[in-house]
Amino acid sequence: MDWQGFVKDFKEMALYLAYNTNVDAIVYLKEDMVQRLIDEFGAEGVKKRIEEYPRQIDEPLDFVARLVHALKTGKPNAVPMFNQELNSWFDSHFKYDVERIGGQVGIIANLLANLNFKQVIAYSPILGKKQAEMFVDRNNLLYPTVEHEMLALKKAREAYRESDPVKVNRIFEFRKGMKFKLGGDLIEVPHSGRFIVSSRPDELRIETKDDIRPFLPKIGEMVDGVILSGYQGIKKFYPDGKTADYYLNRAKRDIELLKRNRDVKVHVEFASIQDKELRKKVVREIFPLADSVGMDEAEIAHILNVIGYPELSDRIFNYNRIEDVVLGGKIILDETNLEILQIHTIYYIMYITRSSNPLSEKELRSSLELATILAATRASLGDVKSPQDLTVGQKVPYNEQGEYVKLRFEEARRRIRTRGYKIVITPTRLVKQPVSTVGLGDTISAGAFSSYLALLKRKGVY
Ligand SMILES: Nc1ncnc2c1ncn2[C@@H]1O[C@H](COP(=O)(O)OP(=O)(O)O)[C@@H](O)[C@H]1O
Ligand SMILES: O=P(O)(O)OC[C@H]1O[C@](O)(CO)[C@@H](O)[C@@H]1O
Ligand SMILES: [Mg+2]
Repeated sequence: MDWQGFVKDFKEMALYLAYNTNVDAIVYLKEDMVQRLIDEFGAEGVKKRIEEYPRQIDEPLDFVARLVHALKTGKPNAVPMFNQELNSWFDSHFKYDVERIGGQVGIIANLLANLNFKQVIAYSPILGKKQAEMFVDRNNLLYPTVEHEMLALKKAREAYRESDPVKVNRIFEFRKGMKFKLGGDLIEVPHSGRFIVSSRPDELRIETKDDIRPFLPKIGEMVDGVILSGYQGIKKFYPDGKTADYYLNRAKRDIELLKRNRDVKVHVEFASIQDKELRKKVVREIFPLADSVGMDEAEIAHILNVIGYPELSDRIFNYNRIEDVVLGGKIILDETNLEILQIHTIYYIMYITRSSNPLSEKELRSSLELATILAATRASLGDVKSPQDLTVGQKVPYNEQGEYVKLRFEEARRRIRTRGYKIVITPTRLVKQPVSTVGLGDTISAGAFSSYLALLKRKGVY
């Protein structure tokens, strides 16, 4: 795999990222910690709350129920917490093992800057000091500000505002094979992954502030691509009477502004949105303005559930069959008129695009290859600090289901209608003892989208 070729291309590329960055306070869960939580709240109470399936964490039992549910299924998930009074409960129950930069913007900014991109412009409407100082110390990592009515790109680490709050998410990393008892049932965690308690502080607004907005057309011209995420942080209501629609309309306008002077390609990184109405709106209103979207296996099921395909959604969630993911992917691509859709799952990564896509299947596979090497590097080392680190990821073998996955994929291609589409997969390079798993999907998507753009540029079609 010629990842060196991509790294060379990246040196000439600039990307703009918005909107979310936060601190990830990570807890590496141990069996006894889970057991203690269940014993504290009682197995029956936990089971009952799992059935009720709270979509936000308003009290500790909501957390325990959703965590145990995530452990049972082994699926990645994130649940919002609006009530800041719960912070003290969490802090008295857990010691955080590490604090790292989080949020799609935070994770992707550091990754791309360390891969020596020409320029990475990272925007987040709030940027406290502690937050800014989690950005890597690189001159190619910039934050947009306005000085003398002109756009001024400042080194991201130095662009903080003292008074801005710092948003802390709690991340619970769990590992395959962990066992615990829920009443009479012995549960074994089927896959490694993470459960996120996403804090939603009162001050949080997902938007481009009015000072920067007029410069979005210029930024769109300056960069080779845009990665947007964070829509999951939009709330239904705000104290000043504004609603989700207000911020969604602004978000739509942001994309139009970025594309105004030049049709710059926009990737949206999807994340778990518990509120079904908001989820549907993001899919129906934001996706059609994007060129590319990335998501994980739980998220494709969540999306299909709200756009009218609940049975297919359940099948993907429960059986994770590759042909169902292909079917679901085709539906999302067509209904939201995307150029390309990328789905990352524990065993494989997939691109679905139209047969008219200028890239060949081989080229598309090489883009996914780069993505899985990046993820394997991050999983092995904790961070990708330089392009040379990729030699580590390249040595990680494909997962043991890799050959089976390829076979099932070829079978699916024969069985379902794929004429009119180009669909490619690559097995993941799964690291057995990952440093952490949070952010591996963001890493995959950033690598896939950037290398996709690099290939289009090489061909002279972008
Ligand atoms: N141990 C591992 N080694 C390499 N890649 C992994 C490992 N665990 C997970 N991955 C990859 O990371 C992806 C996680 O994506 P996602 O759920 O979107 O995470 P996040 O949103 O936290 O970035 C999985 O789909 C898989 O492809
Ligand atoms: O929804 P939020 O609060 O912006 O958080 C996004 C979460 O997703 C991640 O970016 C991983 O994809 C975490 O680092 C972060 O905690
Ligand atoms: Mg993700």
